[in-house]
Amino acid sequence: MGLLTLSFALRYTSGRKLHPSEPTVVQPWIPVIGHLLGMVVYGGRYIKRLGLCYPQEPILTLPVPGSRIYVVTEPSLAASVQRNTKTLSMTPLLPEITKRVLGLDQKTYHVISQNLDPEPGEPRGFFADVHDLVYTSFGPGDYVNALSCEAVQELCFQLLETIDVTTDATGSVPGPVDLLAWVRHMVTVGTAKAFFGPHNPIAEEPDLAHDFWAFDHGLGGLLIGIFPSLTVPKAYAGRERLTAAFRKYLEAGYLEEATSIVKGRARIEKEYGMSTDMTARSALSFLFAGIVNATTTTFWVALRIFANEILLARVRQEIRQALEVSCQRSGPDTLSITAVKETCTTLLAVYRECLRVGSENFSVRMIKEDTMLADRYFLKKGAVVQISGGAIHGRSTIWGQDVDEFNPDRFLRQKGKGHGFHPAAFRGFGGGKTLCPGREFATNEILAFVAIFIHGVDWVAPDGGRLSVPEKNDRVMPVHVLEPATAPKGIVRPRAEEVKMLSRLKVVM
Ligand code: HEM
Repeated sequence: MGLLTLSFALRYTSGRKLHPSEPTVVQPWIPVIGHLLGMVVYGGRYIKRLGLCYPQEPILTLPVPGSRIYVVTEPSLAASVQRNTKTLSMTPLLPEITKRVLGLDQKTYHVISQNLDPEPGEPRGFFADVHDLVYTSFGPGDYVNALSCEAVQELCFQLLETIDVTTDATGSVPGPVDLLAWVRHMVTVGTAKAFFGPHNPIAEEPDLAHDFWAFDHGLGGLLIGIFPSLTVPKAYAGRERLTAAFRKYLEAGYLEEATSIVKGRARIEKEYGMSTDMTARSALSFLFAGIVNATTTTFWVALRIFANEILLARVRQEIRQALEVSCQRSGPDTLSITAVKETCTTLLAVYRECLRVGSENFSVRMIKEDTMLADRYFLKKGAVVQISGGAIHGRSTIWGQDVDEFNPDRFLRQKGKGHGFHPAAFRGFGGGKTLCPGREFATNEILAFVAIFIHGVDWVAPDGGRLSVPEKNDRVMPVHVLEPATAPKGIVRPRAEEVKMLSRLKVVM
């Protein structure tokens, strides 16, 4: 009886608004800890479903022990969060997150915690300097164009090498392979080389690729940070082995072979007095940003196309056209990334739809001062507000009644009208000050590489028929594009004539 009374009392107190304009409070079934428990058990799916249960509410208040989480589920309010950079900022959360995930020492934690959101004229801090470097370097222009061409050329090379290693004397690949692992290998090895040069740690020690993915899959546990060496041993050990390999790379002077953005980050770390070990840990975070989303997105785009005969025919026709245009503009055996982006409209629509369906990321901001969002919703200082990509991507009022279907044509229909959706409705790359700086590069890399490998190989089901598309695994924290719940197996069949052509291919902008 006492427990019941306590439970009612807790529900009542945690369900009360802190201010008359605080967004609608959603009480959990289990008082106080219910929402946290929901997130631990159901991952990103929990917040997404909660958001979709309240279609009339653009923002919700979730009481959690000692604080609130505000969840934005509507694009125009998401845009307000993004505009409100003075009082809503991701940066105050970064020192603790990076310390836990990368294993930074106390001295580095102290250094990176200074001057987090400097106003013009105020002393600048580490994150502000790195942010500026990354966003200016990755803006559209010569650097990104050259880096994109290098990366795609490298991926084409990886594809040819993989085909060479896996095909038998008859030119076919013997058994079914794990298709996600197949893509992962190429994108991991190719991207590591494009960013960190030929002597990058993964090229030197190929087994580190496994450590990289173990690190990725244990990210949530590292972030929780309770005895990570015991609770997520594979991720922890993987991170430490990768760090040791990056230390060796730095000590050997191989940084000289890296792309300028990687060198620039290391230069800033030196200016802030970071040790080689800390610079190695930071390099791992950049490798992570460059690989994980690109890999999983490449996989989904290819799978969606190979799983649908009509899409495959349309996309292959577009790729042939892109190759012709490239040949006219840049000479024989070239593939122009610009031509792919101009000509392969179905491929581009599949890419966007894969991100709509598979990207359920949260853009998170700390509330630095009590804030009246859009002059309407009170947000309490010290709490966090997150824009729920999953809920926004799942709203039928934005995407139509077929919101749960995979339908790339929705992006073709809207062509020429700024896609017809609110600019903040497409959350694939986040938004505002944390909008993914790598999006231009990633789009170039993924579209051109998928074009190359759809041209060069066929993917079929183990029985020789069409592949089917598994469900996504949305019961994890959506730190990147969601992976499939079950790893699909398939047979990779090289297309002999096209592969010959790929071995001569030069990737140009
Ligand atoms: C399809 C591929 C990619 C997708 C879907 C993607 C998506 C995202 C998302 C959702 C965020 C967080 C945005 C937010 O919190 O609002 C992000 C951040 C970031 N991305 Fe990407 N990304 C991709 C590829 C890349 C690549 C190739 C790079 C290159 C290194 C990159 C570098 C970064 C960095 C450095 C950040 C952190 C930005 C910050 O917090 O200031 N991304 N990305």
